[in-house]
Amino acid sequence: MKTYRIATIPGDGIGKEVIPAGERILEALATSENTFAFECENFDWGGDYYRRHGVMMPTDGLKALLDKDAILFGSAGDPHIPDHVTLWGLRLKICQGLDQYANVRPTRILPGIDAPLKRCAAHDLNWVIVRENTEGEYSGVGGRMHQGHPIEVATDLSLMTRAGVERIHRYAFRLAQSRPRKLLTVITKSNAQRHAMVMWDEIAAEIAKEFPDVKWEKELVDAATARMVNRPASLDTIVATNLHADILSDLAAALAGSMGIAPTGNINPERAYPSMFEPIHGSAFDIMGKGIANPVGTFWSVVMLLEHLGELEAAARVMLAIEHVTADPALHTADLGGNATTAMVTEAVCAQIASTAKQHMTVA
Ligand SMILES: NC(=O)C1=CN([C@@H]2O[C@H](COP(=O)(O)OP(=O)(O)OC[C@H]3O[C@@H](n4cnc5c(N)ncnc54)[C@H](O)[C@@H]3O)[C@@H](O)[C@H]2O)C=CC1
Ligand SMILES: CC(=O)C(=O)O
Ligand SMILES: [K+]
Ligand SMILES: [Mn+2]
Repeated sequence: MKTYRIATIPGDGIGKEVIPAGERILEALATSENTFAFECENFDWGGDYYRRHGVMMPTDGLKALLDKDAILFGSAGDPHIPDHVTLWGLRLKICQGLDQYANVRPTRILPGIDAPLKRCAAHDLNWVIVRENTEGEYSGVGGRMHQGHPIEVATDLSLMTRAGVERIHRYAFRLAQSRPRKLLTVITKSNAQRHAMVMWDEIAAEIAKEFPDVKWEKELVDAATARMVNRPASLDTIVATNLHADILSDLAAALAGSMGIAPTGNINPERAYPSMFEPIHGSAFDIMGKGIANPVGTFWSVVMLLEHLGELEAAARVMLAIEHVTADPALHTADLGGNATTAMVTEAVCAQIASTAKQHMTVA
């Protein structure tokens, strides 16, 4: 029997609530499938680790992740530690260190979810946003000087490399090609940002030649926000820089009903390093510790993790179980207007996984 080695890193805030829930899903799945198992190793990195050791994760912590088949991540962000310290000390350290350059963010309106756009039917919104995940606006290049003096100066340099832009565009074109509509929208801001974003556009046009069957277009990022609201059905696969896609994907999540639902994979497509799966949301300081965080974003991220491992049938079963549960308003958490707890939603999805396994066996 195949045993997958999974690193779990709950991190901070509601990450500590939704990642154990995600592990429950993996356990329920392994029990019901009985063809593979998971060996989860938990890493207690994050804000509490920082208070003990002065760092969010050990300096050589990446080494412990290298032999994993995948990583399930919660969130970096602690109310008592500056956000740039927590994010750079954990999530960005892992994404850059393991060269997880393609951040893939699917959005759909799941059954039973009351999405806010009144003219948008569920089938009108089915997007995948591909976010460049290792450079651009979040390259970390820059500095501060004259701190605290009137002449203080600070820079955050958006750095784009030809290799980095080529590989993310190629990944996005390939993903668009694999989807039925074969449609890619390249988000840009090359009217105002006249160097790197112009190169971004030029490289998109070059890579497009490798994919003659993919229809593609450019859209300025500001106009893209309005288009997502007014003409959601006109979009399918979207590729954008690190910052642009970070913002657009929170908008996408809200348009599909909640920040608590949206999943993501931080992918190293060459599989030279393990990929990392996480809900797109953060630590949610306003609801942490209350047991009401929506675990669906984590469960959908588990689906992406299973797809990455090649367990397509199991992934589809978990997704169906999630959709079965979202269809029932009694199992909606507060972000969806309901009263359900994280534990209730988790148990319902586990029960559904178990019951579909039985049907499986009965049919066979
Ligand atoms: N990947 C990561 O590690 C991320 C970390 N962060 C960090 O998280 C902290 C808080 O950031 P915010 O900007 O407040 O973003 P956030 O995503 O944590 O929360 C935004 C809003 O969405 C709600 N929300 C998020 N996830 C939810 C869930 N599963 N169920 C129900 N409601 C949910 C929250 O209650 C809050 O009202 C910061 O330290 C930030 O840097 C933020 C985003 C991603
Ligand atoms: C940090 C953040 O907001 C994200 O990874 O989406
Ligand atoms: K997260
Ligand atoms: Mn974000």
